[in-house]
Amino acid sequence: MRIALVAHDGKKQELLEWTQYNFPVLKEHILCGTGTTATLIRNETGLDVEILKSGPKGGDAQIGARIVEDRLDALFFFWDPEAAQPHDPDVKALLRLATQYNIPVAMNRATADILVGSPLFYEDGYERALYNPQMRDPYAVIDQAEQAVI
Ligand SMILES: O=C(CO)COP(=O)(O)O
Repeated sequence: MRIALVAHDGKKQELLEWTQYNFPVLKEHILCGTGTTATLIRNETGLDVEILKSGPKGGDAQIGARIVEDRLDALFFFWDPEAAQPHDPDVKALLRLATQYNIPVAMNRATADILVGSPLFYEDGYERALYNPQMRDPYAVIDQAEQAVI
């Protein structure tokens, strides 16, 4: 799976500890993350995490673009409900796109645990259906080429 790891400052330690605990699982996947989060996880765990821009500098937007381009399969985003973010519109946009494109999203540790505890997490063939009421089968799995002609 292609996975993005993101945490706001007040949640970075929690996400770091979660990645340390889940190192054996995560090392089997393709990882990226927003700048500060990805750097922290790389340095502290040794996981090969691609470092994107920092969140306030467009990192959330980069991850959103990966979702739209079908280049991401799961998002672990520990956002901080107790801290205002200068780039809140980007955060909202990322969460919106993740929902729109039916991306599994863990926004806290319990959800992250349940996500990696699911057998589906380890199935290469799992296909995310995109709900589209305009199609005869509204739950058909649509690939990028088909989406373009709708
Ligand atoms: O702000 C973020 C997500 O909205 C995270 O960005 P950093 O990982 O660069 O701190």
